Amino acid sequence: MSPPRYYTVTWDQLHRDAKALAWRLHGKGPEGGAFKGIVAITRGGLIPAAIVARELDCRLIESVSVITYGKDGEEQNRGEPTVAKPPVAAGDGTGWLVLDDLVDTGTTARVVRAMLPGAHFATIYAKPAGRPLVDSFITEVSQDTWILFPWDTEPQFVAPIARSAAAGG
Ligand SMILES: O=P(O)(O)OC[C@H]1O[C@H](OP(=O)(O)OP(=O)(O)O)[C@H](O)[C@@H]1O
Ligand code: HPA
Ligand SMILES: [Mg+2]
Repeated sequence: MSPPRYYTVTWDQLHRDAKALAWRLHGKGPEGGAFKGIVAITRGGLIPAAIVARELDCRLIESVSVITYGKDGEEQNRGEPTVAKPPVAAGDGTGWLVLDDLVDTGTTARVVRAMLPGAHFATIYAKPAGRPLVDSFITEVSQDTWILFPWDTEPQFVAPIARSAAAGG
């Protein structure tokens, strides 16, 4: 079943929220200093990771690829996750920052946390079911809200109110 609500995120808003996350993470590395490096959870974590890395002056970026295929052709009805590429450079994660765009059910975060138990785990957005799995986040949305990211959407023509009202819309 599709969730009834959408939360649309523009490029501008994503940049602002990622910078807000960088402010929150500043000084949260080992002994109150910088993180050793960033692990981006592909693909959604790649752009937040680039923005946060720029703000925190972090140049060492690792990635972890977790693939959870949609079941029955439905993006929102997801199956079991598989790790297509482990974050080898990050060891057990101690001193590292892990970044993703959001945590929803927590399935992805659980898999990555098991590989990197020592890392600080951060997302820009969080839903209640996944929130306990992240150390830092910026904005919480309800579980039945689907976040529309700018890379998944495009602006399109919308009929004027008068015309859509006349059509009964
Ligand atoms: O908490 P969860 O229920 O695991 O959902 C959150 C994950 O889902 C999305 O990734 P997705 O698996 O769609 O892949 P993508 O990042 O490659 O688009 C999102 O980027 C998170 O990684
Ligand atoms: O709310 C969401 N939006 C986009 N991708 C997602 N993957 C899991 N939850 C979401
Ligand atoms: Mg993802």
